Amino acid sequence: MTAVPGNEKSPIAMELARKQKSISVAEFFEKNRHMLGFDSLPRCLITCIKEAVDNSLDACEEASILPDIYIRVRKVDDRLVSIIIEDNGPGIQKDVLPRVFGKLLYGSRFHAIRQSRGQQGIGISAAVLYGQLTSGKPARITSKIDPRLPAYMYELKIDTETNEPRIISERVDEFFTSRGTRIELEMEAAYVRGKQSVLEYLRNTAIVNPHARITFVDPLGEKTTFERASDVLPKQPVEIKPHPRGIELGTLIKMMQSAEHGKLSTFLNSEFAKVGGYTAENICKEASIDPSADPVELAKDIDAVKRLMAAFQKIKVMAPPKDCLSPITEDLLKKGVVQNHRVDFIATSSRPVNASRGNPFLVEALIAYGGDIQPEGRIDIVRFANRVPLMYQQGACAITHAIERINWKHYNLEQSKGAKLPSGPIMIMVHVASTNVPFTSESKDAIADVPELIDEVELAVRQAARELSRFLSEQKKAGEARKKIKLFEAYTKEVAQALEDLTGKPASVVEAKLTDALNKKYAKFIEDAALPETPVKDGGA
Ligand SMILES: Nc1ncnc2c1ncn2[C@@H]1O[C@H](COP(=O)(O)OP(=O)(O)OP(=O)(O)O)[C@@H](O)[C@H]1O
Repeated sequence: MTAVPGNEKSPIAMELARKQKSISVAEFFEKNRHMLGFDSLPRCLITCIKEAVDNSLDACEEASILPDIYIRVRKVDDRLVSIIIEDNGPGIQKDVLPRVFGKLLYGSRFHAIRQSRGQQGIGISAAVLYGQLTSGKPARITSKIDPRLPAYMYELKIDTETNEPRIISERVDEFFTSRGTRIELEMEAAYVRGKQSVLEYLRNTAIVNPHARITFVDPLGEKTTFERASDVLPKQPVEIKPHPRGIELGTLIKMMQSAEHGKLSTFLNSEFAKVGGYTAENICKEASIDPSADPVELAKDIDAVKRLMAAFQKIKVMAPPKDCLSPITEDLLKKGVVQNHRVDFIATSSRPVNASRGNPFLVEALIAYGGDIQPEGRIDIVRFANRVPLMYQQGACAITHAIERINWKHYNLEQSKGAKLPSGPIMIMVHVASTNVPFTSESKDAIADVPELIDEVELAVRQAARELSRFLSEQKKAGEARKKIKLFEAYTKEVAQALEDLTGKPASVVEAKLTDALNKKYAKFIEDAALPETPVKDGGA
């Protein structure tokens, strides 16, 4: 028998082996912070504020509290800015607080199948890491979990070698009177105005979170408050089991390996959403597997697992439950837009729940046209994932790709030859709500081109676009009719006079009859012409 090789040594291999060492996740992101959205200086500011605001909104909703969030940005010097984000949420327990802010990949949402803004457990600790890296200063966090209890304050940094929090100081804070959490960071960043700015991010956040009040104070001390458009909290999404549709092989094997039920049919029935006893039996039959087979043993047979996967696609399983998702709803989407814009036309659509990789998702879309929307005639695409505005990488996002698949000429819009997008005073807004949004990277800028998802976005946008198409075609007809009316009116007097000469009937009578005939023929358009300049035409859903 030949000995298994492994103990041989060579100087080069030994040298290389000496250099091998594990890397802490904090060290990795310290070197690759662009992956988390920390690249340009304006963007670093948005990323930090976004991470904190997303967490505040998540925490408030989980605790059934109407969010009241305060954000302040101040210039420290030419290079540094300080930021404060304060919420009225449930606060954070003292024993977990240092790890929430001082440890990457630590959070409460990674394992839950339920819609939330946070998914990875990276966001806020990455902001702390960026702050300490560029300013050398610790983050200061103050939190209070009960108005009757004192607030406590921590100053902390992340030890990048161990990915553990390093507490610099801690004390009770008697001045922090209300319940909630305040984060103070200092960092290298730049405050800018325009489309990709903190203010724009907050404006869009307010549109899709109409139940939140958001107050922002900019570096010049100017205060902007986005008031609530609704006093009703969105329904709290419930945690669910994975849906069999689109589940991945590795995930299924992992689930089977840790199955607590001795029978495959019981395992299917208890570990998946919408799989009842009857459906479980049918799946086993389709996969030619004994329903009483042990899932742990079966996990070792890759062919059997593949057959099971195929059966998941073949056997009809009811659509995933909707209560794990929190759609904005068409009404509130419209309300949010109309509160911020003057529009000539608005239509919304919403798709039924679908599933991708075992995760339920749904798509909502809105199209607004005319008024103060993009007066220069360039389309505006506004993207949201789980009620969070996506500000960067529009070109790499499944939402944009779905819009680009549509031939917009069919919808009465202009689209130049070879152009991927239509032109016109149009805004297309899309919200993807999912228990796990498939982002292209950890910075959560763009949604990956997952086929089921891109199809649903396209269907939702097309649905609203059909309403727009009808409106534009009516507008075109009305425009033509108005032209005719004007032309007719310009010559009525002359025509009446000519008819008086020909027929002997008084011109005034003929003119009145002609005007009457005109009014009858174009009644609808004459009414439209009398409407105010920019009526909101609600296309409905
Ligand atoms: N303001 C807050 N109030 C209450 N809990 C909070 C607050 N901020 C953060 N947390 C808690 O800290 C955890 C970690 O937050 P972090 O931003 O690092 O990750 P996440 O939001 O779960 O995921 P992601 O990395 O995708 O943003 C959250 O899961 C939440 O439980």
